[in-house]
Amino acid sequence: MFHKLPIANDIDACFMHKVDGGFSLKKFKEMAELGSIALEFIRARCNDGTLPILNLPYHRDDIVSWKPIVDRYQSLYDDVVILGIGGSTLGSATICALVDGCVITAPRIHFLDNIDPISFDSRLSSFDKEKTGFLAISKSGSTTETLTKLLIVIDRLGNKNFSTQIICLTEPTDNPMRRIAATHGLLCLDYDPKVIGRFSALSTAGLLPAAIAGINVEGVRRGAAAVLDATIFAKNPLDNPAIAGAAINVALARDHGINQTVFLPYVERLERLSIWFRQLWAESLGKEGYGTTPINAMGVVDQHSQMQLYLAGPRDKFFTVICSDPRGLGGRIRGELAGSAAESLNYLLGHTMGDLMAAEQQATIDSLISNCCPTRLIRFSNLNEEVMGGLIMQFILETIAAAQMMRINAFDQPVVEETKLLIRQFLQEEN
Ligand SMILES: O=P(O)(O)OC[C@H]1O[C@](O)(CO)[C@@H](O)[C@@H]1O
Repeated sequence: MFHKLPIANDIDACFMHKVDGGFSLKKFKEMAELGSIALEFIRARCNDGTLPILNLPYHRDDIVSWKPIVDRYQSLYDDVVILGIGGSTLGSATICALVDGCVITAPRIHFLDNIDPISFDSRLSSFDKEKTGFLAISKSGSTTETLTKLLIVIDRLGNKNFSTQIICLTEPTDNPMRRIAATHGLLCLDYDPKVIGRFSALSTAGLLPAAIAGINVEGVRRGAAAVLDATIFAKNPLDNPAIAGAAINVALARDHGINQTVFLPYVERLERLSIWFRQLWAESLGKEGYGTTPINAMGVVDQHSQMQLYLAGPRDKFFTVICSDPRGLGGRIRGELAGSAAESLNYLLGHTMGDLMAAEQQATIDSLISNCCPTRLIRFSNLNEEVMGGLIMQFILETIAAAQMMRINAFDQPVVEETKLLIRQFLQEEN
């Protein structure tokens, strides 16, 4: 309990005294009552165990139980392909991005989310059939896209011995994925029915692929637990970053027409976090006319693409800038290689690529603030497992809290189900 927090939040630039486009501290303080309701909801679910995502950060037994699978997949395969879509895979893809830039001895993990037939076939055929393991993940066990991919993979493996090569993870109900697994003798693991897909990053769905990728998943849970503890034991709801973040998003949308939330990490390995967050926020809050639209951005790339709009376009955006400290990292920019360009590049030469990244990060923050854009900063020095767990937990809590403040149910997606029915109807009619 009470590990050091892996991430730090700074919300000063959300308020009027710092940015003209921000809102008043008085209005923020008026959110305290809604903040208390949200915090009580989270505390109650954590205490009575009815929302297991709020207990998972403290569990370790499940991680130990995956060891035989992790060992087998690590020793047999060069590549492991995850078949799934949406919440069942975005969490693990987010966490697996941690291996980028590390020396990897574990298998390479690939996420085949989409069903574009050309891309799917081309990616699938790039793997060595004998040296590739598969993990098919679907909470419901009935998601058409995932079942299609699973059946096509079974077909392509086309030999009698593939049963140990594919593992399924789905709810313990009589569902199509479980029936397919039984037909082919595949191991089928239980997906906890109380863990909603887009909230599943810290469960087996998110962490088993990460463990196979060689990531220290206990560290991820530790980081999440630190952020969760800080919320559960918060004395004042608005002092807690997740509750305050929800209050700012909700109040800016309600009172200032700021209905877009820009997620802007300056760490490329957080690109997937951004996509994971987009589903979490959109599918949980986009209901009954509520919700704000999440926008994925990436520093520094979008400085050369979106920044003009962000700084001078409609005043309808709240910014979350996620910053690390890359100073001193990466290659050094050597003056002797610049030839006659050296004189004009004086400001740059001798610095590292990380120094440049840090300067660009700070320049963006300063420009957002001076152009009246309400901006929250989330900082850490280096991205590691604890930081990743902390970020995931903060956004899970923030989403749950925002839903409570809007008085909507964060855990369903009724309209998406309508589209699923239509897809089935269309295919049925064509048969
Ligand atoms: O894990 P499942 O049941 O395959 O669902 C995949 C995704 O589909 C949805 O149900 C909506 O289409 C998401 O909420 C979910 O993350």
